[in-house]
Amino acid sequence: MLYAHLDQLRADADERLARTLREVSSLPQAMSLRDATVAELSAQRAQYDAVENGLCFGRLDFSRDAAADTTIYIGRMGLFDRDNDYEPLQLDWRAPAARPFYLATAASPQGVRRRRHIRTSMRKVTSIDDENLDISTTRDAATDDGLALGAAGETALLAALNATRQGVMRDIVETIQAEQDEVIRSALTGVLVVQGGPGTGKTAVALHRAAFLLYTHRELLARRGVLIVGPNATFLKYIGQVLPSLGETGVLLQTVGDLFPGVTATGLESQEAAEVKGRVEMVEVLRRAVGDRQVVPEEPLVIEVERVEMTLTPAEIAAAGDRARRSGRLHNHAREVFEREIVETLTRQEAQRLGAEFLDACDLADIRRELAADDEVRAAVAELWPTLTPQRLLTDLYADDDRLAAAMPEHPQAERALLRRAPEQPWTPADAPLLDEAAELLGVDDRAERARAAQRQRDAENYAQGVLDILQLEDEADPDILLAHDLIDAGRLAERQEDTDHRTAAERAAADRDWTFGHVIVDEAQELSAMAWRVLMRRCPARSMTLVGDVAQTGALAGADAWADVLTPYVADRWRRAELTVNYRTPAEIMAVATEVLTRVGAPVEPPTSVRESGHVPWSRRTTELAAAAAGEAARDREGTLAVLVPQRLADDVGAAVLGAVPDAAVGERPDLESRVAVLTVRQAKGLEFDEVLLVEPAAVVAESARGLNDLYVALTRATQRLGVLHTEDLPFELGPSPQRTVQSTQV
Ligand SMILES: Nc1ncnc2c1ncn2[C@@H]1O[C@H](COP(=O)(O)OP(=O)(O)OP(=O)(O)O)[C@@H](O)[C@H]1O
Repeated sequence: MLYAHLDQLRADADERLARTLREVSSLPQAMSLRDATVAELSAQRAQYDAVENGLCFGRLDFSRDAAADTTIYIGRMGLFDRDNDYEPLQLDWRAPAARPFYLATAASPQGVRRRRHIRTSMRKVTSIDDENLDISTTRDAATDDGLALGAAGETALLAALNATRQGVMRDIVETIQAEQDEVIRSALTGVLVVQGGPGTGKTAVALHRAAFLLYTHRELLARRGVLIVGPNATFLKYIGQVLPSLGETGVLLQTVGDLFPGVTATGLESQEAAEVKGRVEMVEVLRRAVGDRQVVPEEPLVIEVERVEMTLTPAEIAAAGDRARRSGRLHNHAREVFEREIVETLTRQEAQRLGAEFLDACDLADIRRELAADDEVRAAVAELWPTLTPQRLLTDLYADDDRLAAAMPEHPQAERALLRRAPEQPWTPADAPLLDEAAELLGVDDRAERARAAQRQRDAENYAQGVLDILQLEDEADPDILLAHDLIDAGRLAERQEDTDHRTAAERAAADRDWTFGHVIVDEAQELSAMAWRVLMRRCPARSMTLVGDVAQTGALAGADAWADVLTPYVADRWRRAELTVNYRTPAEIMAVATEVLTRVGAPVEPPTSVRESGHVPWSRRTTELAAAAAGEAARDREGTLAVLVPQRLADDVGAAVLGAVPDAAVGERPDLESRVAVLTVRQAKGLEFDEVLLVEPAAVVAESARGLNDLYVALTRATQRLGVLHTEDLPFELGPSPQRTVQSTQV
């Protein structure tokens, strides 16, 4: 019945789409409207396709004495009966009335008598799990531990968790747990921090929260957009599939390296360099770098204007600079003031030369105009106070030891050297926040763009006037006829022909540095530097944000050790904190090893509790032939995905050996996670998961970074089933015997 309704919706959308595509008009406005309708219908059509699989996954039967003595279905979208007053047939999982599906327990049934999990494959029901929540007819309330699910919910959950991974993330709408539901449906406003250990579903929850917020606050968020920031491009690809399948497209996914419009920062640099660039003191460094470009020469500057030599003394130049700075404008805007002051100084000189007493105000104005237009004068101003783009400022700063020394006088030489870089090298992710900050300090010199816009407006008005004139000519003879002229003027007519911008909020936001988002979600938020936080706070002045992460997994040297350090400068203590405590990924056998490492990390967090055991005991093997051994393991026939996690220094060797044994393995900077086998550094594996992990030389992972233990913790928690370790050096952790069954399935 539900699929029949979906088919009907699909057919209607197809029919409207075909009809709209057939519409042809010579009026630009009509065509633009047509394009917008086509885009909307296509998006609707894509949403119907996205919900095809698993359209319906739940059913709630309410108690007979409950207000709603009914049955409702829960699914990936809401469906309504058009022939019956739009009675709901199925509720969207995000609707408030669907909440008991995730929250009801036998101890607190919320009127629910029975919860049913329905699993389907294509359009066939493959299994049904029922939970009876009516405690009067089932078990004693005391046996219910108040946790999210009873036995049947577990079946659905464990089936989802045990399924092999495919290289892209899947949604979890069928089995969202109570503590996750709290986060997903938390209020839109304010800053919410979600701290949770590895595998607690932070990424999943962040994405489902985006879908929930877009559903609940559609109007505001479709207009302002939602920004989701993730750690790298591979990760964004991994999660990119989840949102469309949730039926949402108005979201912008970006890495920190994408945050400055027009620049895709993919260059590599050392952790140490990124750390220096991430410090908040870089604001002052950039301020000095800008000041350094407002030049006062030591010697007088001689300018030849129309074969007459004119001189600007250092004092005169400094005075012009002071005036410009006192204007309070940004560098590029203050340049107008500086230029005016310089022209004024030269005008006075010229007036003196010609004999001031013979000149009136008109003569002075002429001299001023000529000097302002003179190439030599313009070149001098450009040298003394250049118009700067953020890219120019930073490129010049990195390329020159003297500029670096002037901007970073208090930094040790070694730190300045970390920033030194040739102009042709690509931007790195740590540069993006600096470019954005520089844009804040410089201001955009948009005079040329404003002049072009004004010209475009004039052209459009002239054209419209022409049209009106022609219309008038045709009917001029009869004064009784109402003419176009009588109804509209050229300005209005031009305005009406203007194309309205039909791009989505996400598309417009990506191109606009001044865009402010309705909500910002940051995944792996612990990795962001102080400078990156400044950009994000600028993009979200309303401070409506969800930050998910784990301060025990911080890998970046510029990253956070505690959430308060990040947030206090922006919202003091006005932020909410939620905790996710259950690990849905890492089996108990592997988590026992990881927990030992976590205690040594010393972060103020509790280890999450694994929801299940896999039955596979982690193993290790000592060998001096690490690359060959890794290749041998990778070549074994297996079901599911394998990640070979390596320290940076072994990445090339192990990558080459594995590629020799498994030709379609993913290696290198941009690995394709759809491959069955991937060789990755820990940095690349952050936030991802694999059926099996083979960790190579963990001692080197620890030694490679000041946050090496955090990296090791991340590496150890990537597997959903099995963990193996190859090493030459001693292991920095114990791989003990199989742990006790610490977690009973009823403790889900
Ligand atoms: N309620 C749930 N139902 C089914 N699967 C779930 C649920 N919660 C989490 N998972 C699964 O657990 C795995 C880990 O989730 P996720 O990647 O979101 O964790 P994370 O907290 O972001 O981990 P990390 O900190 O390691 O990046 C994923 O496969 C996710 O689909």
